Amino acid sequence: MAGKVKWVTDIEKSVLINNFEKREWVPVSENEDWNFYWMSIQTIRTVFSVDTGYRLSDEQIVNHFPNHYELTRKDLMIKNIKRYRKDLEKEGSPLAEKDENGKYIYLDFVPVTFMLPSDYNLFVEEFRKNPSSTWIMKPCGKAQGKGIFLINKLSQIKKWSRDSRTSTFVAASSGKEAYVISLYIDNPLLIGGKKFDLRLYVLVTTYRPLKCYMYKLGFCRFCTVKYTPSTSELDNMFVHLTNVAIQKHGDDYNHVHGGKWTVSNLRLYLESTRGKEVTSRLFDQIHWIMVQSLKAVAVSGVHSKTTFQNILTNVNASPSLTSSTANDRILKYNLINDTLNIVTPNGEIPDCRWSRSPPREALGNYQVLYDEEQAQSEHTDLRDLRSRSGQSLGSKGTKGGAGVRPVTASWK
Ligand SMILES: Nc1ncnc2c1ncn2[C@@H]1O[C@H](COP(=O)(O)OP(=O)(O)OP(=O)(O)O)[C@@H](O)[C@H]1O
Repeated sequence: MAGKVKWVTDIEKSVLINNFEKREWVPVSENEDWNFYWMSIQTIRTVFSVDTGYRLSDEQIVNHFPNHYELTRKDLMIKNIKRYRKDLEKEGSPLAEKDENGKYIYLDFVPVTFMLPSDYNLFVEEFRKNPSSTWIMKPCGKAQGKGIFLINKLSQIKKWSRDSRTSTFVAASSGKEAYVISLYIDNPLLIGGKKFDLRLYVLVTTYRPLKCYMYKLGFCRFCTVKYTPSTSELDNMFVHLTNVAIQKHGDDYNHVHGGKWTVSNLRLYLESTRGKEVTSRLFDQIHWIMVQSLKAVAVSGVHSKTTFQNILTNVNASPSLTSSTANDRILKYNLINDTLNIVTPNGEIPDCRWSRSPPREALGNYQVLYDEEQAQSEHTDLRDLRSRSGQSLGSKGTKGGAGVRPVTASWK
């Protein structure tokens, strides 16, 4: 197609701009005719608000699905996953099978969670069953560990009580004050005695049918202080929260490696300490959770032809494009490069009429994580995957990635 892509962004990050310039795309302002807009989640909210009613043309593409918050707002993600499980249960899907204790066998991948203040009484009921448990409170609309704290006594969250006038007032007058409270996972896998999480990038190009890609070069983010479940350290966020935004303020934060490990290093470490099979099964499980989380929101209308999105496991709509180390800069530059190669094949003006299935050699460091169309053409929908012995992305390459399947290996 003739003509160069006209781009605009409201995120002034060199990893983005260098990528646009390398393609010799033309910078324009948001009021001009544009083809590619890499926008912040605040902008997407404004641009696609009911009042603005903006509609993308066939030659325009943006980097978020308009309803991305269905997956990335903590309360909505929980609501969608709960609803998805109930729907599968009603359909009699084998995926919704439960064990003798009434726990989902394949879909039990989010810790017990309640919304506060709305579910306060339900939470209290659950808390009383096991009063020695620890819970984690997170503001629904925030990220980067902001506003998160741990509790182990009901008195610590009295103000979220449904009956408390203050809480009702606060929640009603400001949506920001709503929280989710989740059972705290107090026996995490530790490396060097420290807790870590995974930042994995997933690119979604369509929700219906679901087509998503997984970036091979994710990383682990480590805490700077050794883990202890001791209640005396409950307030020490350097022990409990793995977010770089938190850890970088710690005395022991290392500015050279930024407390990060590549996923391939993690894999090697786990293979040597726990064995190949269990490591493979762990990665299979991670991929399974990703696909299931996306399926859970695919029914909430997050689909649109001319958008794509990079998301993460835990789940975040706008993963930081700030580079905290030299390796970070390279990773993020390549991530954007590979993303653009998939969503704008050959660097050409997007045309939503083409089918977005780039050849394997154009995927760079991405691998197909799940391709619903392919799975359907092979007569394997998600319900059948349980019994498939197909290749899993984690263990032996992609083979289309349609074979992501539930696994039940226990990790410990
Ligand atoms: N249920 C849990 N049990 C144990 N640790 C948890 C739990 N939930 C969250 N954490 C810890 O808290 C950190 C922050 O949680 P979460 O990622 O949900 O919040 P966030 O503020 O949205 O962070 P981000 O912006 O990185 O997505 C996690 O990286 C993890 O280390």
